[in-house]
Amino acid sequence: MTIPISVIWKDEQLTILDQRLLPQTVHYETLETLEQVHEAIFQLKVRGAPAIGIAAAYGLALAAKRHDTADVGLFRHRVKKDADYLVASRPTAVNLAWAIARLVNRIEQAKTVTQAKAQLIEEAQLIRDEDEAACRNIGELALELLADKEKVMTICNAGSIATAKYGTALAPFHLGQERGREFEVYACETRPLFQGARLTVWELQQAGVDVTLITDSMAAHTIGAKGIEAIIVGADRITANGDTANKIGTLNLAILAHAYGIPFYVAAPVSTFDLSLETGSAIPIEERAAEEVAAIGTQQIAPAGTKVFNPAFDVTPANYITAIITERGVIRPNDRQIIEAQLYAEPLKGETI
Ligand SMILES: CSC[C@@H](O)[C@@H](O)C(=O)COP(=O)(O)O
Repeated sequence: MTIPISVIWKDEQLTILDQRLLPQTVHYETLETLEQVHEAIFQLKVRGAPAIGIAAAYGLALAAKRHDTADVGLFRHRVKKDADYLVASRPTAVNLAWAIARLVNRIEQAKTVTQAKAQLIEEAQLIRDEDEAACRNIGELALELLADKEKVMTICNAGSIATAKYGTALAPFHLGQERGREFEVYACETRPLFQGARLTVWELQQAGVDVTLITDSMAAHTIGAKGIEAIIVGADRITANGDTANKIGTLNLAILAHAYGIPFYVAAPVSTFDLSLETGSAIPIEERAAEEVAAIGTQQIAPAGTKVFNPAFDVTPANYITAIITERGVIRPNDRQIIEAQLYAEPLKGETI
């Protein structure tokens, strides 16, 4: 039983698992240019907030290696241009802009181009390693919160392949599996692109976790019929008041959790917080192509030319969220000061407020 990995940096080469082809084909692709990295993110070959950030960071470092100048000022200028290009590949997950900003800042003081090139790779590696550690911690804390729960629902894929390793919302299931702790996971299929059906089900099966697939519209019935005890989801951006953008359909689950009186947990690393935005209404919501809704794969399901609204994310207000599980501790949202204090304090593992 294995926990799959989606972004690999080895011998200065960037390789990604093409998540569009899952679960039928497990294909790893080596990305060589900035354009290929941009395209891979835009097309969702690599997806999930932390994984996008990690892939973009390596992509920027990779492209920078080819900038042929000895002028460090000019080099920085070119890296900044590449950075802006990569950040534009997807708008909602803040981890992308966060990771890229870390690399751009890292070379601010570099004395030579050689030094700056090495620093970019080092910083990308740090971002990856920190994310793996963060996800493990999130998993530990989530396991504690879910100590008396067995039947848990999730949506989309906030798993190992959406991060460096372990995932956020799926981390407790991976860690639980390592320790013989059994969960029954209910995965919403996640229309229109089926990240739940294609990715979460596949990933959890690879790891040997008990997983059952439902369509998104079965969630309300299933909570009652199967006795779901908690819902746990990932996040693409969390604002200063705790409002959380995540895959479209997440808000439905939060409202259902509220109606059924079961906990609704958001699991996300600190890199997913955007304290520059006060509330979720300021989060840019990606809208994707009409064909994603009007067709399934190559099979058209709606009449040709049908008007379609296809937002990829929704925003769950903080008051529907029982707790946000970060690597630094468990935050009960709805209070900016509490959120800030928790995020920037010394690691608070295990502490709840
Ligand atoms: C740990 S991944 C967290 C989120 O990025 C995830 O829940 C999600 O909504 C992903 O959306 P996607 O469009 O597949 O990139």
